[in-house]
Amino acid sequence: MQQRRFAAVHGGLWEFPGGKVEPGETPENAAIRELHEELGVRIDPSALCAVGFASGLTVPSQKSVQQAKRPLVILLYACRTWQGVPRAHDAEALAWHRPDAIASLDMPPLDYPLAEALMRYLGIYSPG
Ligand SMILES: Nc1nc2c([nH]c(=O)n2[C@H]2C[C@H](O)[C@@H](COP(=O)(O)OP(=O)(O)OP(=O)(O)O)O2)c(=O)[nH]1
Repeated sequence: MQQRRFAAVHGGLWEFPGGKVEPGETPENAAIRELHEELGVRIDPSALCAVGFASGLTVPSQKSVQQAKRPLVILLYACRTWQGVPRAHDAEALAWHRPDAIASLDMPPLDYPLAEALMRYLGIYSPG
């Protein structure tokens, strides 16, 4: 998990690493690019497995409170192999957690259903 920059929207909260899909990109290519930019790791597209998604509305930043909430869909992929050692290039910190401990972190709202989707994907029972 990575801790968002304190100055960013949802600053200090923990999230699954990733980011926005750019024009012309597939979601998988976006994930590979973002994990290279944010963590410095190289991932082969065949290593990505779709886990699930979460959807909701964006939370406007402090600077633009009058900005309308926008629909947001976040896709979660699992990846068991990569090259390189993950480093926090774009975050306050990185931390490894057991899957069943992720839901106890302070996270932006949509990362909670993503954590549940990860538990289902891994076949781990999650009460509630
Ligand atoms: N992970 C996560 N992000 C959320 C949630 N709700 C919400 O509005 N967001 C926003 C925060 C970010 O603007 C965006 C996530 O994309 P990102 O990680 O590339 O965004 P960022 O702020 O780090 O970088 P950027 O906008 O400057 O490109 O989605 C949520 O529940 N979980």
